[in-house]
Amino acid sequence: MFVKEDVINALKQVEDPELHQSIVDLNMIRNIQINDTQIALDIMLTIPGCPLKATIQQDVEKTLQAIGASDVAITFGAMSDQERRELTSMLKSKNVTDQGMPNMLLPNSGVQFIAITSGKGGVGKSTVTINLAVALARLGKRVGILDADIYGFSIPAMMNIEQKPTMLDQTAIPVESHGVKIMSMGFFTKDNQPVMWRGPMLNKWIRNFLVNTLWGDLDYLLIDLPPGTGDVAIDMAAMIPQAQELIVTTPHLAASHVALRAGLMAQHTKHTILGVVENMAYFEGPDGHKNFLFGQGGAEQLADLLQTNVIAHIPFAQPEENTGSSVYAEESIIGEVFTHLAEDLLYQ
Ligand SMILES: Nc1ncnc2c1ncn2[C@@H]1O[C@H](COP(=O)(O)OP(=O)(O)OP(=O)(O)O)[C@@H](O)[C@H]1O
Repeated sequence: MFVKEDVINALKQVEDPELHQSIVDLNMIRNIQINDTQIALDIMLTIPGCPLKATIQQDVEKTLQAIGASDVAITFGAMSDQERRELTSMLKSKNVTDQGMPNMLLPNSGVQFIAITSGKGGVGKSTVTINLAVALARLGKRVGILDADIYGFSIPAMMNIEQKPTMLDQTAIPVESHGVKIMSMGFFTKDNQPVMWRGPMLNKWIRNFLVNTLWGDLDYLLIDLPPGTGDVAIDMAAMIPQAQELIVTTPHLAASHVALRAGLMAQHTKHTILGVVENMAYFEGPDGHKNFLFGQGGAEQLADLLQTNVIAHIPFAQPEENTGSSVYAEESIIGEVFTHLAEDLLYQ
């Protein structure tokens, strides 16, 4: 036999799949009725028609059956606007200080910020961002990606994400893919419309992404910067002085020459440079012969000039076939390079 308290204690183990907090703590459980081994209860979803309702139902049924329930009858409803507002403000209070500053920016927050930058576009900055994030998540870290490439956002498409973030009272729950939480301007534009903003607006949005996103507890936030040394990179440097930077280049001297400017800017803003990642380093043929399609030496030269090291050489390779995603499988050559890079960053 069990009593109401046993039911509540058991349900404390069930998490909301998006908010990753107990459905009891989120005040979603109401009106528990017990009749011998039969339990009836109401669950108030945070938003009406929550797509993850079936997951919650399954988890609740399984959990209550484990304490001996023979029958579990769930009635779903949705929180009122007022309840949702209260919940959001409770969740946000963990996110933002009384002065409106994102908690994660406080020096003791435990979040490590890594900005991924490049001089030229198209050298693989976003590829590095998503694959490093996924590699860190595979190693058990809690990872987020902030796609700060406001004009040239590409992370949702590169990770094959079609879902939009759930909005709770104008606060976004980041979309999760491959165990990584993601926020991007791409979630908020319609039909691939271009974003045409000037500097101050950009600053506002990046701040918004930090303050009005329920990131939860993170170990790493990877920031995919736009190429070059424009407004976003300057704002980011001012907003997140503790960020470290990874500089992505191809071996081509023209690319590394431009990447030097991004590296010098990192030095100028006193960001620590973690190292240079050389992407598209070579193409390995079926016979094992390495073809250096973009030449050799640009990354080393760049690292020397910035007094840092080349910390990864990533060859050319196709991501998983026909998935449209740019995430490389863990056991692929590139997947392994990223696992090593993630381990190096973890144990540096
Ligand atoms: N090592 C690689 N092997 C094969 N293709 C790659 C590799 N790295 C990147 N690519 C491909 O090159 C293209 C450009 O990569 P990506 O979008 O990561 O570059 P970027 O520097 O972020 O570009 P942008 O500055 O325009 O956002 C993508 O189509 C990506 O899939």
